[in-house]
Amino acid sequence: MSKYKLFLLRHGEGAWNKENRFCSWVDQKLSEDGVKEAQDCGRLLKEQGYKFDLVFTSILSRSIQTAWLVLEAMGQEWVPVVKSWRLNERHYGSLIGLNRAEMAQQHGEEKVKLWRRSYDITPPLIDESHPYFLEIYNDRRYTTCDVPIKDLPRAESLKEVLDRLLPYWNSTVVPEIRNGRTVLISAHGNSCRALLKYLEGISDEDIASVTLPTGIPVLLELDENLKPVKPRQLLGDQAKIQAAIKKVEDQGKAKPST
Ligand SMILES: O=C(O)[C@@H](CO)OP(=O)(O)O
Repeated sequence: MSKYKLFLLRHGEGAWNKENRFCSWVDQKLSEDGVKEAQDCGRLLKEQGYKFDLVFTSILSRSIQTAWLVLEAMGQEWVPVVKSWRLNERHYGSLIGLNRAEMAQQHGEEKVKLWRRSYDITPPLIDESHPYFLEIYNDRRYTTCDVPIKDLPRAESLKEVLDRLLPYWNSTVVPEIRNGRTVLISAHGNSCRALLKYLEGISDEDIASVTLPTGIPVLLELDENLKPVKPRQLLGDQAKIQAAIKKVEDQGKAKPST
């Protein structure tokens, strides 16, 4: 029997989603379309009568901005928002800033698919020579983490995302859900995929074909052991959702499909 409802949300489109560049830990704001997606998401959740008690976000602006816009559209601005680096997007290492289609031309689509969607392949590490290294590691927000900056990741597989996310899930999110709070996690494509893999028990192979579109709320109904009692529901117009998923998948093609 369904006891708890949990909502996962990949932030609205960011500027680099549009430019097809790996964004990861670079702090991009939402694009105009991304703002609209977040507002539409909030309106949909309001129409369907959902009420949140607590929102968790990463410490990247696009997930926080999405949470604010959703709460504003729902008229629930007062709901507390709690932030942690442990919900950040997967660290894409030296791929950060690169264009996915160009990478597919240089390295092949299969390689890009492995980098993007495999469970345990870690992309090449970022180092000091990378154009975004200082922007990331000199950012004051990373002095607030529960690990020293020198121990923060330099690249992560999806497995490594789950490894840093699970302790936070267990220590901080789970007790709130068990206390009966309806929680929204406003995070990123890959931090949400990692959590879905864990909650739904998706295999290492099958997680490669799970893609989340931007700005679409995912509803999970959980039993008393926080196990899903039915398949995840992506809320909204299903044809539009399928088109949005395909758009994300196609980002890894060498040439845009016509
Ligand atoms: O750019 C990124 O960090 C992520 C999505 O936000 O990219 P991908 O979809 O390729 O995992």
